[in-house]
Amino acid sequence: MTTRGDQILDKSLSKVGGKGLFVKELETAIEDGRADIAVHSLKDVPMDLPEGFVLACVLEREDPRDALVSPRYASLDELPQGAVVGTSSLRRVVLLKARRPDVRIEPLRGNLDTRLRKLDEGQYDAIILAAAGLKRLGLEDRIRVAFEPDDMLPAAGQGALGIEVRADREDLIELLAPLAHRGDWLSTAAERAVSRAMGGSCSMPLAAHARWQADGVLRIDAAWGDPEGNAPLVRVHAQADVGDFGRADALGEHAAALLRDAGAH
Ligand SMILES: NCc1[nH]cc(CCC(=O)O)c1CC(=O)O
Repeated sequence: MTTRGDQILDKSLSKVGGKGLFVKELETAIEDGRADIAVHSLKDVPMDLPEGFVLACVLEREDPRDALVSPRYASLDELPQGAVVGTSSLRRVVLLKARRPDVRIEPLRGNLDTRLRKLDEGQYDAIILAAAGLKRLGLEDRIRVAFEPDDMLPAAGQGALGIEVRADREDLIELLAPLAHRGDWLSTAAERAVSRAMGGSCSMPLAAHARWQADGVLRIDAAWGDPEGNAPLVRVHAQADVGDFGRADALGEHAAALLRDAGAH
Protein backbone atom coordinates (compact mmCIF):
# COMPACT_ATOMS: atom_id res chain seq x y z
CA MET A 1 0.00 0.00 0.00
CA THR A 2 1.11 3.54 -0.65
CA THR A 3 0.04 5.85 2.16
CA ARG A 4 -0.61 9.58 2.12
CA GLY A 5 2.57 9.90 4.13
CA ASP A 6 4.45 8.48 1.14
CA GLN A 7 2.72 10.86 -1.26
CA ILE A 8 3.18 14.09 0.69
CA LEU A 9 6.90 14.10 0.66
CA ASP A 10 7.86 17.67 0.16
CA LYS A 11 5.84 19.19 2.97
CA SER A 12 6.89 18.94 6.54
CA LEU A 13 5.40 15.71 7.81
CA SER A 14 4.57 17.30 11.13
CA LYS A 15 2.28 19.72 9.27
CA VAL A 16 0.18 16.94 7.82
CA GLY A 17 -0.14 14.83 10.93
CA GLY A 18 3.31 13.51 11.68
CA LYS A 19 4.88 10.17 11.02
CA GLY A 20 1.88 8.57 12.73
CA LEU A 21 0.19 9.16 9.39
CA PHE A 22 1.92 6.18 7.79
CA VAL A 23 0.82 4.00 10.67
CA LYS A 24 -2.75 5.30 10.85
CA GLU A 25 -3.57 4.49 7.24
CA LEU A 26 -2.42 0.93 7.63
CA GLU A 27 -4.48 0.63 10.82
CA THR A 28 -7.51 1.76 8.86
CA ALA A 29 -6.78 -0.95 6.29
CA ILE A 30 -6.69 -3.53 9.07
CA GLU A 31 -9.96 -2.24 10.49
CA ASP A 32 -11.59 -2.42 7.03
CA GLY A 33 -10.38 -5.98 6.53
CA ARG A 34 -8.11 -4.97 3.63
CA ALA A 35 -5.08 -6.12 5.62
CA ASP A 36 -4.44 -8.57 8.43
CA ILE A 37 -1.13 -7.23 9.63
CA ALA A 38 0.88 -4.03 9.24
CA VAL A 39 4.67 -4.03 9.13
CA HIS A 40 6.13 -0.75 10.40
CA SER A 41 9.51 0.77 11.03
CA LEU A 42 9.23 0.80 14.80
CA LYS A 43 10.74 4.29 14.83
CA ASP A 44 7.58 5.60 13.15
CA VAL A 45 5.12 3.84 15.46
CA PRO A 46 3.54 6.16 18.05
CA MET A 47 4.30 5.21 21.65
CA ASP A 48 0.70 4.33 22.41
CA LEU A 49 -1.28 2.41 19.83
CA PRO A 50 -4.98 3.12 19.41
CA GLU A 51 -7.45 1.05 21.44
CA GLY A 52 -7.83 -2.42 19.94
CA PHE A 53 -4.37 -2.64 18.34
CA VAL A 54 -1.21 -4.30 19.64
CA LEU A 55 2.31 -5.00 18.48
CA ALA A 56 2.33 -8.73 17.82
CA CYS A 57 6.12 -8.73 17.75
CA VAL A 58 9.32 -6.81 17.18
CA LEU A 59 11.78 -8.44 14.77
CA GLU A 60 15.54 -8.69 15.09
CA ARG A 61 16.93 -5.22 14.65
CA GLU A 62 18.89 -4.15 11.58
CA ASP A 63 21.77 -1.69 12.07
CA PRO A 64 20.38 0.98 14.45
CA ARG A 65 22.94 3.64 13.52
CA ASP A 66 22.69 6.84 11.55
CA ALA A 67 24.94 7.11 8.53
CA LEU A 68 26.76 9.89 6.74
CA VAL A 69 26.22 9.81 2.98
CA SER A 70 28.42 12.02 0.85
CA PRO A 71 30.10 11.76 -2.54
CA ARG A 72 33.11 13.71 -1.28
CA TYR A 73 33.59 13.50 2.45
CA ALA A 74 34.23 10.31 4.36
CA SER A 75 33.46 11.55 7.87
CA LEU A 76 32.02 14.46 9.85
CA ASP A 77 35.52 15.64 10.66
CA GLU A 78 36.40 15.85 6.96
CA LEU A 79 33.51 18.24 6.23
CA PRO A 80 34.87 21.72 5.53
CA GLN A 81 33.81 24.74 7.61
CA GLY A 82 30.28 25.75 6.73
CA ALA A 83 29.52 22.58 4.74
CA VAL A 84 25.84 22.06 3.87
CA VAL A 85 24.35 18.99 5.56
CA GLY A 86 20.84 17.76 4.76
CA THR A 87 18.47 16.42 7.37
CA SER A 88 14.98 17.27 8.57
CA SER A 89 15.16 15.27 11.76
CA LEU A 90 15.21 17.54 14.83
CA ARG A 91 17.13 14.85 16.68
CA ARG A 92 19.84 14.77 14.03
CA VAL A 93 19.92 18.58 13.93
CA VAL A 94 20.59 18.97 17.66
CA LEU A 95 23.11 16.13 17.77
CA LEU A 96 24.92 17.42 14.69
CA LYS A 97 25.05 20.97 16.06
CA ALA A 98 26.67 19.63 19.22
CA ARG A 99 29.36 17.89 17.15
CA ARG A 100 29.84 20.44 14.36
CA PRO A 101 28.35 23.82 15.27
CA ASP A 102 29.86 25.38 12.14
CA VAL A 103 28.00 23.36 9.47
CA ARG A 104 24.88 24.67 7.75
CA ILE A 105 21.93 22.34 8.17
CA GLU A 106 19.32 22.38 5.40
CA PRO A 107 15.97 20.56 5.29
CA LEU A 108 15.89 17.28 3.37
CA ARG A 109 12.67 15.48 2.54
CA GLY A 110 11.32 12.83 0.24
CA ASN A 111 11.80 9.11 0.03
CA LEU A 112 15.25 7.62 0.01
CA ASP A 113 15.75 7.85 -3.76
CA THR A 114 14.70 11.51 -3.77
CA ARG A 115 17.05 12.33 -0.92
CA LEU A 116 20.00 10.63 -2.60
CA ARG A 117 19.20 12.38 -5.90
CA LYS A 118 19.20 15.79 -4.18
CA LEU A 119 22.61 14.94 -2.72
CA ASP A 120 23.95 13.77 -6.07
CA GLU A 121 22.67 16.95 -7.75
CA GLY A 122 24.93 18.90 -5.41
CA GLN A 123 22.29 20.50 -3.17
CA TYR A 124 24.19 19.23 -0.11
CA ASP A 125 27.76 18.30 0.78
CA ALA A 126 26.47 15.41 2.90
CA ILE A 127 23.21 14.02 4.23
CA ILE A 128 22.36 11.90 7.24
CA LEU A 129 20.13 8.84 6.88
CA ALA A 130 19.35 5.74 8.89
CA ALA A 131 21.76 2.93 7.98
CA ALA A 132 18.88 0.44 8.23
CA GLY A 133 16.82 2.10 5.50
CA LEU A 134 19.80 2.14 3.13
CA LYS A 135 20.68 -1.47 3.87
CA ARG A 136 17.13 -2.70 3.37
CA LEU A 137 16.99 -1.10 -0.07
CA GLY A 138 20.37 -2.49 -1.12
CA LEU A 139 22.00 0.95 -0.95
CA GLU A 140 24.55 0.06 1.72
CA ASP A 141 27.44 1.13 -0.52
CA ARG A 142 26.24 4.75 -0.21
CA ILE A 143 27.19 4.76 3.48
CA ARG A 144 30.50 6.60 4.00
CA VAL A 145 30.53 6.09 7.73
CA ALA A 146 28.00 4.83 10.23
CA PHE A 147 28.10 6.91 13.40
CA GLU A 148 28.85 5.09 16.58
CA PRO A 149 25.93 5.69 18.97
CA ASP A 150 28.13 7.96 21.07
CA ASP A 151 28.68 10.28 18.10
CA MET A 152 25.07 10.38 17.01
CA LEU A 153 22.59 8.65 19.28
CA PRO A 154 19.80 6.89 17.32
CA ALA A 155 16.06 7.41 17.72
CA ALA A 156 13.98 5.06 19.84
CA GLY A 157 13.28 1.88 17.88
CA GLN A 158 15.54 2.83 14.96
CA GLY A 159 16.39 -0.12 12.74
CA ALA A 160 13.70 -2.42 14.13
CA LEU A 161 10.48 -3.54 12.47
CA GLY A 162 7.28 -4.06 14.42
CA ILE A 163 4.21 -5.95 13.29
CA GLU A 164 0.85 -4.54 14.33
CA VAL A 165 -2.39 -6.51 14.48
CA ARG A 166 -5.83 -6.15 16.00
CA ALA A 167 -5.62 -7.11 19.65
CA ASP A 168 -8.36 -9.73 19.25
CA ARG A 169 -6.50 -11.62 16.50
CA GLU A 170 -4.97 -14.20 18.80
CA ASP A 171 -4.57 -16.52 15.81
CA LEU A 172 -2.22 -14.05 14.12
CA ILE A 173 -0.37 -13.21 17.32
CA GLU A 174 0.40 -16.92 17.74
CA LEU A 175 1.47 -17.32 14.11
CA LEU A 176 3.79 -14.31 14.32
CA ALA A 177 5.36 -15.23 17.66
CA PRO A 178 8.31 -17.12 16.11
CA LEU A 179 9.38 -13.92 14.32
CA ALA A 180 9.92 -12.08 17.60
CA HIS A 181 13.43 -11.25 18.77
CA ARG A 182 13.09 -11.02 22.52
CA GLY A 183 16.31 -9.12 23.21
CA ASP A 184 15.59 -6.45 20.60
CA TRP A 185 11.95 -6.28 21.66
CA LEU A 186 12.97 -5.58 25.26
CA SER A 187 15.64 -3.05 24.34
CA THR A 188 13.36 -1.15 21.95
CA ALA A 189 10.60 -1.25 24.60
CA ALA A 190 12.98 0.53 26.99
CA GLU A 191 13.78 3.12 24.30
CA ARG A 192 10.11 3.70 23.54
CA ALA A 193 9.40 4.13 27.25
CA VAL A 194 11.80 7.09 27.28
CA SER A 195 9.84 8.75 24.47
CA ARG A 196 6.50 7.96 26.10
CA ALA A 197 7.62 9.39 29.44
CA MET A 198 8.88 12.53 27.71
CA GLY A 199 5.65 12.89 25.75
CA GLY A 200 7.79 12.37 22.68
CA SER A 201 6.70 12.66 19.11
CA CYS A 202 8.70 12.99 15.92
CA SER A 203 8.78 16.72 16.57
CA MET A 204 10.79 16.30 19.77
CA PRO A 205 14.57 16.25 19.50
CA LEU A 206 14.98 13.09 21.53
CA ALA A 207 17.34 10.14 21.15
CA ALA A 208 17.19 6.83 23.03
CA HIS A 209 19.33 3.81 22.40
CA ALA A 210 19.62 0.65 24.51
CA ARG A 211 22.35 -1.96 24.26
CA TRP A 212 22.85 -5.29 25.99
CA GLN A 213 26.11 -5.43 27.88
CA ALA A 214 28.34 -8.48 28.08
CA ASP A 215 27.01 -9.27 31.54
CA GLY A 216 23.39 -9.37 30.32
CA VAL A 217 22.57 -5.96 31.74
CA LEU A 218 20.69 -3.48 29.53
CA ARG A 219 22.32 -0.06 29.21
CA ILE A 220 20.29 2.82 27.86
CA ASP A 221 21.60 6.16 26.60
CA ALA A 222 19.26 9.06 26.01
CA ALA A 223 19.73 12.61 24.80
CA TRP A 224 17.55 15.67 24.47
CA GLY A 225 18.32 18.92 22.72
CA ASP A 226 16.70 22.31 22.83
CA PRO A 227 15.05 22.82 19.42
CA GLU A 228 15.88 26.55 19.59
CA GLY A 229 19.49 25.69 20.30
CA ASN A 230 19.72 27.88 23.40
CA ALA A 231 20.49 25.13 25.90
CA PRO A 232 23.32 22.61 25.74
CA LEU A 233 22.59 19.03 24.79
CA VAL A 234 21.42 16.90 27.72
CA ARG A 235 22.71 13.36 27.78
CA VAL A 236 22.19 10.60 30.35
CA HIS A 237 22.60 6.86 30.73
CA ALA A 238 21.34 4.17 33.05
CA GLN A 239 21.43 0.42 33.25
CA ALA A 240 19.46 -2.39 34.84
CA ASP A 241 18.72 -6.08 34.83
CA VAL A 242 15.85 -6.26 32.38
CA GLY A 243 14.13 -9.63 32.32
CA ASP A 244 10.64 -8.54 31.33
CA PHE A 245 8.72 -5.70 29.71
CA GLY A 246 7.81 -4.14 33.04
CA ARG A 247 11.46 -3.67 33.85
CA ALA A 248 12.25 -2.47 30.32
CA ASP A 249 9.61 0.25 30.76
CA ALA A 250 10.95 1.11 34.21
CA LEU A 251 14.48 1.55 32.83
CA GLY A 252 13.21 3.86 30.08
CA GLU A 253 11.15 5.88 32.55
CA HIS A 254 14.17 6.21 34.80
CA ALA A 255 16.24 7.52 31.90
CA ALA A 256 13.48 10.05 31.12
CA ALA A 257 13.51 11.21 34.74
CA LEU A 258 17.29 11.67 34.53
CA LEU A 259 16.85 13.70 31.35
CA ARG A 260 14.32 15.96 33.06
CA ASP A 261 16.55 16.36 36.14
CA ALA A 262 19.30 17.45 33.76
CA GLY A 263 17.12 20.13 32.20
CA ALA A 264 15.18 18.43 29.37
CA HIS A 265 11.56 19.38 29.02
N1 LIG B 1 12.47 9.06 9.49
C1 LIG B 1 11.79 8.17 8.62
C2 LIG B 1 12.30 6.76 8.73
N2 LIG B 1 11.63 5.84 9.43
C3 LIG B 1 12.31 4.64 9.34
C4 LIG B 1 13.43 4.85 8.56
C5 LIG B 1 14.38 3.79 8.18
C6 LIG B 1 15.19 3.26 9.34
C7 LIG B 1 14.45 2.42 10.32
O1 LIG B 1 13.72 1.50 9.91
O2 LIG B 1 14.58 2.65 11.52
C8 LIG B 1 13.44 6.19 8.15
C9 LIG B 1 14.43 6.86 7.27
C10 LIG B 1 15.56 7.56 7.98
O3 LIG B 1 15.45 7.90 9.17
O4 LIG B 1 16.58 7.81 7.33
